[in-house]
Amino acid sequence: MIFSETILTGAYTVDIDRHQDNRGYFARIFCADTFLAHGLKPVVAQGSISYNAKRGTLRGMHFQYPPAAETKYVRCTKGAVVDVIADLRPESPTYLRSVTVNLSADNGRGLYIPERFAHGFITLTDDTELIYLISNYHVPGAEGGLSHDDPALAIAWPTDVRVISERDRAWKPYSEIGAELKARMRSAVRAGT
Ligand SMILES: Cc1cn([C@H]2C[C@H](O)[C@@H](COP(=O)(O)OP(=O)(O)O[C@H]3O[C@@H](C)C(=O)[C@@H](O)[C@H]3O)O2)c(=O)[nH]c1=O
Repeated sequence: MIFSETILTGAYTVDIDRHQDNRGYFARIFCADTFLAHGLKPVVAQGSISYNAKRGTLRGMHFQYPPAAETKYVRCTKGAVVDVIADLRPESPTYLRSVTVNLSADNGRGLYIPERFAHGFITLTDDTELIYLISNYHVPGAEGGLSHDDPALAIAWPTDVRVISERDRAWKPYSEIGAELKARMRSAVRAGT
């Protein structure tokens, strides 16, 4: 695996090292020891799959408040997406900054997303599938979100949104929830988690 830290500390792209032969290839996508050596949390509590029928499907920008915060390790196994993460760690010098990464079945790239980041993606192809490894159990009441077009995040999406859930249309703006979000995200630092 080839780990490259993004401009957001602790968030990494993880490329695969293909062992190629006439059958195809074999490549490792997760190794607890190697994750630990790079300072990544080597914990998997859940694995999930996200299937998206149509190009232009947008999911996001989602996060979980501490103590239910999750790391997510995401990879596109069919089709292609532009994946976006935004730093919601109030103590971070890159607070509210975002990074976009192209993930596709062809490039095999993974993205490791630390706790207290918002995450979302838009599909570039029909029939797109993503696999997640997630470090914590799902706590529905701990979910939060920001709109993909929230001015506070100023994300430049590469293509028009054609499919989006009602929930993702209705997130309150950062200008309204920012103070509470910051306080709840800070609690993780106070608790030392
Ligand atoms: C996220 C999640 C959802 N669900 C259920 C709740 C709901 O009935 C159904 C669909 O959930 P959602 O609408 O939240 O699915 P979705 O909008 O795809 O949510 C996902 O979006 C991306 C961007 C992420 O980063 C993920 O962590 C997750 O938040 O699946 C679980 O059972 N476990 C989970 O971990």
